[in-house]
Amino acid sequence: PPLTRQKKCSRPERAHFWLTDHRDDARAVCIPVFLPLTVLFLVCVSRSPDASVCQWPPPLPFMEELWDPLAPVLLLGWMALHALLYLMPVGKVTEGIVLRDGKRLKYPINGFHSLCISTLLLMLFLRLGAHLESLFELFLPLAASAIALSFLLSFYLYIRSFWAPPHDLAVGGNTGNPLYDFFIGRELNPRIGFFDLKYFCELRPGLIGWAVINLGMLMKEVELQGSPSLAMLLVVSFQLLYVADALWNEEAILTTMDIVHDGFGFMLAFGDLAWVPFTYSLQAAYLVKHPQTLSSLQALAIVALKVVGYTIFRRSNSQKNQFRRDPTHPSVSKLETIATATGKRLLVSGWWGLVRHPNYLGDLFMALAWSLPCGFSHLLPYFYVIYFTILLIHREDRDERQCKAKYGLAWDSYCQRVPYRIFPYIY
Ligand SMILES: NC(=O)C1=CN([C@@H]2O[C@H](COP(=O)(O)OP(=O)(O)OC[C@H]3O[C@@H](n4cnc5c(N)ncnc54)[C@H](OP(=O)(O)O)[C@@H]3O)[C@@H](O)[C@H]2O)C=CC1
Ligand SMILES: CC(C)=CCC[C@@H](C)[C@H]1CC=C2C3=C(CC[C@@]21C)[C@@]1(C)CC[C@H](O)C(C)(C)[C@@H]1CC3
Repeated sequence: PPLTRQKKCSRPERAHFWLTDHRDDARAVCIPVFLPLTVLFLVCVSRSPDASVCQWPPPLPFMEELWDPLAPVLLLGWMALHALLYLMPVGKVTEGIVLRDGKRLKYPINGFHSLCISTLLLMLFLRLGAHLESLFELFLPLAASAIALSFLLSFYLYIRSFWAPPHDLAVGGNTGNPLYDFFIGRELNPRIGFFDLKYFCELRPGLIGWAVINLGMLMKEVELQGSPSLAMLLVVSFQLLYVADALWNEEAILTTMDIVHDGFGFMLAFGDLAWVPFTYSLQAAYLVKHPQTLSSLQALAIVALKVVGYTIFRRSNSQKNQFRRDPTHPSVSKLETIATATGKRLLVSGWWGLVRHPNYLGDLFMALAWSLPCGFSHLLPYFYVIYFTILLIHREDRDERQCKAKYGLAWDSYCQRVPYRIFPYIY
């Protein structure tokens, strides 16, 4: 049923593990302060000579290091470019899932085109004499501007949500507690006309921005060392593959939890615009000041891990997407399934018969392959693997609860048939 603004959510609906009881207020204030400070702290650690996350006093930035007038200009220019690319009439337009009012929203599928066009534009700017290596110096002011932008966007989203139609209010972010709702997000699909703010932010400016920052770090390394190191080439190409893959399979995000279930609030706005580009690029930033040498054998082992991870990630995601789109397709029609009371079936063989989240397993292998080229002297390059393991374990738990509520006994049978969640024989 459509939610009203007054509706209070029961505990299971408050699906975020850090915000589940009456201490919500304190936490909803602390997290938006703590996460941006974490980004700035990690960026500073990545460029300090002793890249230890435990050094005392911590290498916190001076105010003047956080501000460079070029940073907000570049950032707003980047956002405007991607907004224009989003609106360009290239690629197909597809429909999302059926909403509570029975309608389906339309989404442009031109993210991969946007990646290609921004690459061409970047090459043009480089030819004209632009210095991408300056991104290394601008890393901190850019991160500060992106954080500021995510706060501004979240305030806008929170205020406009009071004019949203009741059927477009997200289940989790409408508790009546302003701090909590600001953090989780009240409106499910905030749009300005055809322009879908959440869908736009989820993939384009942050994800492509991450790839560009990586390239800037590679060019800075070339400036300092004369040529790119094997470690840097591995990190940058692995992560570029991840970004290109996400944009190539853009349509698949229309069925992810973020788009289908979560409101658009501070958590996603900050996650997409600041967290992803500035913490996911830490390995490349670290390598600029902490060069590593890799033997061919080590490089081969890391490439093998990435290939295995990518294969599991891509194949399992594609298998489920194909099955959900058309269960009669020859690539999935022979797989064993179980029926549920909703009419939908669950896969119990193929990738989804190995563990209940094979896509998370593959993603974690890839995450490790991005960190290993940075060696073992510091914890910082492993920040992503650690954070990501926590994120995916929490996400898996949240998804399990939703599936249990959706499929009931059929979900219990699936869990009996496939007892492990992410890691076979471990978890
Ligand atoms: N790099 C990053 O920062 C992040 C990456 N990711 C990646 O995003 C990708 C998408 O993840 P996410 O959105 O969390 O969830 P999933 O793609 O794993 O989707 C979960 C949904 O799949 C369906 N499902 C579950 N089991 C089965 C089954 N046996 N048969 C058929 N359908 C099933 C259910 O939905 P239903 O039945 O309703 O179809 C369930 O709710 C993952 O690869 C993940 O690793 C995610 C978060 C962050
Ligand atoms: C700490 C904090 C602020 C967390 C917020 C979480 C977000 C950073 C992530 C939630 C889900 C995400 C997804 C991707 C990026 C990170 C966020 C936004 C994703 C776009 C990465 C590329 C993948 O191929 C993907 C498209 C499957 C994925 C979707 C989920």
